[in-house]
This record gives sequence, C-alpha cells and structure tokens, in this order.
Amino acid sequence: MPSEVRAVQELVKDGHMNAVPEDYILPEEERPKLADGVSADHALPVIDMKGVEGERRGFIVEQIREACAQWGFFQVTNHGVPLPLIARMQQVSREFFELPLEDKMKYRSPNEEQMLVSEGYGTKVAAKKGAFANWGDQLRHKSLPASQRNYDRWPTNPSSFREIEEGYIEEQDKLVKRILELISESLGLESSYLNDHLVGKLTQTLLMNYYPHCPQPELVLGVQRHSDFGLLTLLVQDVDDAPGLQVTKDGDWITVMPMDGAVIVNLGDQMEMLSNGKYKSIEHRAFVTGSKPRMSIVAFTYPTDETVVGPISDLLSAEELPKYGRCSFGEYRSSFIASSGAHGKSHIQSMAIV
Ligand SMILES: O=C(O)CCC(=O)C(=O)O
Ligand SMILES: [Fe+2]
Repeated sequence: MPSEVRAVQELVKDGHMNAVPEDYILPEEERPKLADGVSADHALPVIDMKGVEGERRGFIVEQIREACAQWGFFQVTNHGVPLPLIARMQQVSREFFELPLEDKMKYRSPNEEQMLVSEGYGTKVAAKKGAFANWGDQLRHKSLPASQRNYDRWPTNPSSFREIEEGYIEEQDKLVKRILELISESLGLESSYLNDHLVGKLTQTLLMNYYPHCPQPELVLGVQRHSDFGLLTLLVQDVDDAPGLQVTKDGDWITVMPMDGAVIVNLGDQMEMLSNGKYKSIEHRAFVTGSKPRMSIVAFTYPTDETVVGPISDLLSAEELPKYGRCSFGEYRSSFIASSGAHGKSHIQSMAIV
C-alpha cells in the first residue's frame, strides 16, 4: 500500500488519538466557535415545491428569487427526488466508507493533490499546496454526461452501489433542470431560458464526503470556507448525523440543520456571474464533532470547460452594465485552483469589473 495514504478515518480508527496532527490545526480566526451558527432569527429558507406545476408556481418563484438574492442557499422539500433513493444512496455510501482501507484503496484517486478535479477515493486534501488540511475523506465521480464515467473508480462493494448511484445521478439532474427553470423565471426570463442556453453544456460530478469524529473538533474543519466554483450544487445531509454545514449570512455563520427529505441548493460562482451579481454564491464550510462521523452527498453541476460564462446579455441594459468579465469555465476552474483553491471567495472577485 502506498505510504503517503492518509485517510482521516485511519487516523481515528483505533480510538487512541487524542491530539490532531499539526497540519489540520487552523489559525485561531478560522476555527469554528461554539457561538457560531446559533442565531435563531436566521434560518435558511425552506421552499416547499409541492404544486410547482400548478397554481403555487408564482409563489414558489417569488420564494426562489428572495432566497437566491438574500442567501444564495436554500433547502427544498417535495422536490421530486424519491426519498427512498436518497436513503439508499446514503446507505451504500456509508457502507463503502466503513469498508477496510485496502478495499477502498482499489478506487483510490491517482492524484490526491488535485482532489478538486480528479476522481476516486481519497482524503480531502486542500486544493492549494501548503494549505491547512481538511478533516474529511471523500469519493468523487464524474457522473454526467455518462460518457465521462470511469467505472473503474465506482465501488462494486456494496454490489448495489452502481445501480443506486446511477439512479441518484439522474434524479439529481432532473432536479437541477427544475430549479434552473425556477431560477430563470425568478430573473424575469423564459422558464426554459437557462436550460436552453446551457443545453449540452453542463456536466455533473458526484461527491460523497465522510467526516470522521475528531478528538479536537474545535481546532479543525471538515471543509474550510469556500464558495463553490460551479453553477449549482445540490447537497444532502443525513438527519441521523450531527449538523456540520454552515453558511455565511450578514457576517455570521449559520448552521444548516439536517432536515428530513430536504435537498440543499447552493448557487455557485457561475450563477453569480450569469445573473450579473443579482444572485450570489455564498461562502460555506463544514465543522466536525467529537462524537460521531458525518456524511454529505453533493452533486455539483458545472459548465463544460469550453463554455464561456459571463453576465446574460438579456439581463443587461443601458442602466445595467456587466459587473463581471467573460471567461471559459475551464480557464476559470484552472485559475481558481491555482490562485485561491477551495478557500474563500477571492477568485470570483478577480472577475469583477471595477
Ligand atoms: O459537507 C458539507 O456539508 C459541505 C461540503 C461542501 O461544501 C463541498 O464539498 O463543496
Ligand atoms: Fe461547497
């Protein structure tokens, strides 16, 4: 087995560790504080999509507009993704992470330094060399278009993994399309605008995150603060896990409580640019706890590398000038990784026209 393997799960598996290794320890100002996330008057919007094809649609579009403009993050219920499928996906992912290391290593990412772009199993190394390490492990797959899939990196244990993951990918994609319709309408565009504009130009990556318990959770983060560099992210937490996801709101960190049957929707940097800054991609992070592991399953929707993204021209006018430049997604992603990595929002700021 390669000696450099350093799954966080392996660090804690025999229960003897009582101090975390130094490279996980964050500087004081980046550490999660007990007081963070408790503000009761700030709860992430929950949007019930029941009746979205009927008379509730206008109301739902209004809620989407408000949530995208004020938060960049919201939860949806009655979203159409079958709840038993979500539960099965969580179950097989958990079973995978609970396998012995040598079984997981069959699906090892060949390039752990580049975990933002490569595929397979590995630890959540920070995107940038020399940055602090994240307290988590992951399994990442390029999932759509299906021609991009590398099934060598898909677990065959549990044996139902592939079938369940394929179903999950398809349902997440359908939900992305429904949400893109609602976002189009909320921007005053035709319902099909974003889907038409981006037809054949979207890819999806599925990421399963596993954050083991930590002997000193107050010193580390599962994922350090970042905004997602893609278009739209869908995330599910498990209600049986402790909370972990936190988003920024008016300078505070707000904890997103796991909610049965809900899918979390998070706008990425590309949506901020397309909407000409009307909607924001918001910084978020994940903390860990001292008692039990936490899992999240994330479907990222990205433009293809060749797709050039910038403010939608139909949203611009003599009064509304472009606030961002245009750039291909491939270029954006490479320079994101090279410059800031998964830390903070510094990269989209480099696209701002000042
Ligand atoms: O695990 C979480 O809740 C957050 C994960 C996340 O933000 C990401 O993978 O981009
Ligand atoms: Fe994220």
